[in-house]
Amino acid sequence: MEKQSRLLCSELCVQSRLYEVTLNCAILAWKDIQIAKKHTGRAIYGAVKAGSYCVPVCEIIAVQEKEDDSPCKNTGKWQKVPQSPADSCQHAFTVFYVERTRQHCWWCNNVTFHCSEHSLCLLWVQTIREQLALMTNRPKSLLVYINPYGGKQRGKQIYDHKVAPIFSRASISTDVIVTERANHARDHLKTEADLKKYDGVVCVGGDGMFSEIMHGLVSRMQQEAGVDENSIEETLMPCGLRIGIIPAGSTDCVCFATVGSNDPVTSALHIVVGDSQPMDICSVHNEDRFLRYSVSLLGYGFYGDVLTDSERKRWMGPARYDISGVKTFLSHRYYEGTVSFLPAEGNLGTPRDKMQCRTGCSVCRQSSSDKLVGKNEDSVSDAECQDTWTVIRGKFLAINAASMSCACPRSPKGLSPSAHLADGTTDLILVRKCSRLDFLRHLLRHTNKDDQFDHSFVEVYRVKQFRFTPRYQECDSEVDLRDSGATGKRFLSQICREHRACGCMPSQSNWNCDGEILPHTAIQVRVHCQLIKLFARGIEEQQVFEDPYTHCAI
Ligand SMILES: CCCCCCCCCCCCC/C=C/[C@@H](O)[C@H](COP(=O)(O)O)NC(=O)CCCCC
Ligand SMILES: Nc1ncnc2c1ncn2[C@@H]1O[C@H](COP(=O)(O)OP(=O)(O)O)[C@@H](O)[C@H]1O
Ligand SMILES: [Ca+2]
Repeated sequence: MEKQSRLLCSELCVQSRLYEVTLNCAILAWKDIQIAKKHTGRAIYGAVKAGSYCVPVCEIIAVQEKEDDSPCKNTGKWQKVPQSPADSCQHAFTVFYVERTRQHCWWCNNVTFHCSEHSLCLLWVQTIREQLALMTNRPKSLLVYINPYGGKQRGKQIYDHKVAPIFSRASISTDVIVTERANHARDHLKTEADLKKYDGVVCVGGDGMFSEIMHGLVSRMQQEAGVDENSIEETLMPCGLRIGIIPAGSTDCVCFATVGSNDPVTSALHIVVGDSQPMDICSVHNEDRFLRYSVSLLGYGFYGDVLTDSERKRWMGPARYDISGVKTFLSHRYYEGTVSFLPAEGNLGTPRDKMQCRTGCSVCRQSSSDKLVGKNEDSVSDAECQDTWTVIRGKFLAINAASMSCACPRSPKGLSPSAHLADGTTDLILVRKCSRLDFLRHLLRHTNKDDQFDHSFVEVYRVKQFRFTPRYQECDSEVDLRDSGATGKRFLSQICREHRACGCMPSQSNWNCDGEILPHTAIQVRVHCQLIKLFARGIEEQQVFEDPYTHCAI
């Protein structure tokens, strides 16, 4: 690795000890001069040498000149005679920077450097600010939407106390809108907001609120580009503005799966440093009508029923999902229908390959370059011509499409632990009818390290498009076919006749689309690769890499 050339190097004081402080365009480092002398020639193991500290410049939040409060400040009162270099440092500046704590959480730490000369202090502040100004990926102006009713109804408090001070420290200007009704944010983004004024949109709320914002932005983009959202064959226009998520909802799976934690401070810091994480979006259609977009879970059967039941218990807050989860599990309903899908091809891995999507994921990077050369854009009609659709008919307890892992505190590895954020595919999980005990075993594996797909009644496929038709609608279409004289589907006619005889209606679930209930059960779904970007970087590997020159984590 080539050594970066130094921009500044000075002897400055930190808490009355003298440090050699250096700045290059990548790293700010400070090492205790006395400790360094003591350890000369001795190898020290560990990520950081004793008495040596460093921060990558890209993780500096801000630098501020500080009113000096060192023991030697000229107060006009009696002062001791300077004994050490530290005693004569009368000017100071503070650097605020990202520090990693437990479980992918970040917080904003700071260090104050004292200098003897005011001009030196100004030089440091100015030089660090110049380096920060070079980071053009950092947002300067944000549009913030707060859902005051999401989760435990603490969205506004969380924003005011934990997030706004960080944005203000980083000199980010904000326009804040506290929503007054459901779909307020979506409609504002779609029709009114002057998006040219902003470098990003921030969502304070849960997955439902994120979904509103994503719909507002994606639909606005398609309107402006003249793209017809109703047509599943259309190539959608990607969104330029990034979305930041401050978790303040009930599940917050989009935040958890893209950052690794549901901590508002961590999310705010990812926004400040200007992270960028592309993400796939599924468009969900019924016949020739666009219904919704989905980024995380599209679930029929178990997750649809949990959501439907939980909506009546919204007053309980996040606990509604636990109560409805148990109730739905006990009801043990299964649903019949046909799932057809177009399997993903190429080097996209499989849902069971244990290749988890992490910061800088190679699978997602490959999809990004394929997208650039138009390689991964299968149109619906092409696929149909090639006749590559797989068709599965059956009785299912759950049909889930996970476009990302869907990791969340309830399930830290998620519904599909190896699903990728930005590979242009979704993992289709079919849980066939089985005993209650087997289904419980399967569900419990979402909460531990065991493989939830390792059951005879579970199948999982990585797909680019899929369709679902519930059985009762197959009957309907069969009735139509028979009326018009078509033949050849005796089996379905048989089922319809049976139902006419017993008078029962085959049961029907709802689709849970990122926490919203869909109005239709027969759906067609297509994944659009990397349609939006978040202020995130994916989940970081726990391992810390060390810069050989500065011993900094890089
Ligand atoms: C008997 C033991 C059961 C353990 C099952 C644990 C499995 C949990 C997997 C959760 C996947 C969640 C996927 C995300 C869904 C969210 O979009 C949605 C809405 O979130 P929000 O807007 O923040 O409220 N949440 C849900 O549908 C809740 C599913 C809970 C299922 C128990
Ligand atoms: N001011 C508001 N009043 C009522 N509902 C709202 C408001 N703002 C947003 N919503 C809706 O609240 C729903 C849940 O929001 P969300 O923030 O995801 O919380 P939770 O995670 O608890 O479900 C979303 O569907 C969103 O459209
Ligand atoms: Ca995906």
